[in-house]
Amino acid sequence: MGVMRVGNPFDARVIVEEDKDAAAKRTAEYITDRINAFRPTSERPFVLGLPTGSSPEGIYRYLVQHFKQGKISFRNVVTFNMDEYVGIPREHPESYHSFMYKHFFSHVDIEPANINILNGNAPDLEAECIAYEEKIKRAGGIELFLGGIGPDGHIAFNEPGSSLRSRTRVKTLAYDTVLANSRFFGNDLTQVPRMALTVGVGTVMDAREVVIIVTGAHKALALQKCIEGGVNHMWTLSSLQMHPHAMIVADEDATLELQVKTVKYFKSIEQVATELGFGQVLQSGHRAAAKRDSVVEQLDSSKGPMRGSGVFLVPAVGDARPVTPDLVPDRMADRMPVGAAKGLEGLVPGDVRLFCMGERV
Ligand SMILES: N[C@@H]1[C@@H](O)[C@H](O)[C@@H](COP(=O)(O)O)O[C@@H]1O
Repeated sequence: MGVMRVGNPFDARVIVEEDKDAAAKRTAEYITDRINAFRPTSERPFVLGLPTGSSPEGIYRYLVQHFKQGKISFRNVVTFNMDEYVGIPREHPESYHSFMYKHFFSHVDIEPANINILNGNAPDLEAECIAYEEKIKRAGGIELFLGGIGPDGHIAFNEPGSSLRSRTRVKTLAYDTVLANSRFFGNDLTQVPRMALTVGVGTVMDAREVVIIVTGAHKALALQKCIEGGVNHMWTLSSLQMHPHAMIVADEDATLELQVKTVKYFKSIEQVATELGFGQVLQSGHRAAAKRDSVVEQLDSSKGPMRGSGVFLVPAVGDARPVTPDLVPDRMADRMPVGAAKGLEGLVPGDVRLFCMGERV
């Protein structure tokens, strides 16, 4: 029996917003919605991967605003930061520890014990990296990894040439990155740390969802390589093409190197979904509790353990695997031509129109 997917296009969504601020706002709203839909508790926290950099600054500003407006609490959110420089004190104004407290942690209700950032001054850096991976695993894996990219397409500090299966490790920074980051160190190249601890591409890819913000013309070539080029270890963000639930939020400037038809197509996906009345509906309540079974992957019972209904491969809660918000028709239900669903009955549980949707997006 073949493969059938419901409610999960398995293609990266690319959302294009007018400018950097609009991209940050959209991303922050998405994250707030995802956390709220998850309904995290202390026993079942939302595990969030976080980046630093100027691109996510706006996202943090909006998340703090949401918190102050009472739209979200971070009490039951556990965070894992992507990376940290090696060899500068934690209190250094440009350490990623300082960045995170300055822009986010000091302004929200997150429990200090739930904050995880790699220690770039650990006596044994390798042991620190191994322990970090273990900690992520113990937390149940990362639900959503938020990231930015460098102008060379790096994600976290996974510089060009990084293995796409890499895990948390010590990394030497590429000259391009040292140059780009020197703006934070008084434009003095000698002040920029040469090494960092970073999660690997594989670590990011293991997250059940990845959301990347890409803004500015200086990131346009990287975005082009990552979206229109093949999966390539020289542009590590391109690994996202293999991720089952990835979303890129870009601004217009970042799309400058993309083909016009690529941009038009991605914009049309969002537009058609809105026009036809399909919205991404996030899991809530008990469905969120069982959210890790929201992907229908395979109907072939000979492959892998079949748990649950006999139709779904239902991973146990705690299994690290991708999930996606369901795409469900709202106003569309009444618009389906009579007979359009004929022959599909019984193929999928629930509304057959969901199946049609999954195929179309
Ligand atoms: N390690 C970080 C990356 O995680 C970040 O994505 C990149 C881009 O930063 P910015 O958003 O400031 O361009 O900077 C650093 O290299």
